[in-house]
Amino acid sequence: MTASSEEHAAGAAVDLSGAPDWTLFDAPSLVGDSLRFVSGQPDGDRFRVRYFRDAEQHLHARIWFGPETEGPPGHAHGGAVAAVMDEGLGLAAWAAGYAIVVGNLNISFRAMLPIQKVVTLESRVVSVEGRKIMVHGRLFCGDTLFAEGQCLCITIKKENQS
Ligand SMILES: CCCCCCCCCCCCCCCC(=O)SCCNC(=O)CCNC(=O)[C@H](O)C(C)(C)COP(=O)(O)OP(=O)(O)OC[C@H]1O[C@@H](n2cnc3c(N)ncnc32)[C@H](O)[C@@H]1OP(=O)(O)O
Repeated sequence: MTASSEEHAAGAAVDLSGAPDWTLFDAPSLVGDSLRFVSGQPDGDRFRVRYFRDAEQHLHARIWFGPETEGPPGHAHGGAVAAVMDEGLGLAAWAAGYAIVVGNLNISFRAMLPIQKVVTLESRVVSVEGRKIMVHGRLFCGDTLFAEGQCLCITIKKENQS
């Protein structure tokens, strides 16, 4: 099989570089080790993730879905896609200055996502009403939309913050 330029064998280097106007976002310095489930193995066979901000401070990510994210043969498990959306959209609210947990995450799976492929997660904080922060996101590569999500984040009550 001939691999396209966006497909990578497990263990091989993966190009997670961002768009020209993006700057690298240091997620651990903001939220510590809280992102281990998705981002904890930058050289592993599950996810490899790199976060960025664009010029308007919106959070985005390049994500490689490794062989350990497989669900349907050759494609990512829906839960793997959901985990990426949960982390990425929740982190977008943190990056915008809100200490939150995710209260509701609504995902539409639009196309099967081939594993061992680098895709992009784009996010936008679309509204802030009291403790409710709504973040929208889409996971895509080129013209192919794999998933889109609406994530309701709720700021953590002071007494629950540690
Ligand atoms: C721990 C601190 C250290 C953190 C250290 C760093 C962490 C760094 C993370 C980095 C990035 C994150 C990435 C992963 C993000 C996750 O995965 S978080 C884990 C998954 N989420 C959870 O476990 C959340 C579980 N749920 C809860 O804890 C509670 O239900 C909540 C969400 C905190 C809300 O409870 P509450 O504080 O008692 O608030 P409550 O009064 O019920 O609701 C407040 C408002 O939100 C609305 N609301 C609440 N839930 C919902 C819902 N599901 N649907 C619709 N509306 C809702 C209510 O209707 C209410 O609206 P208003 O009446 O004010 O208009």
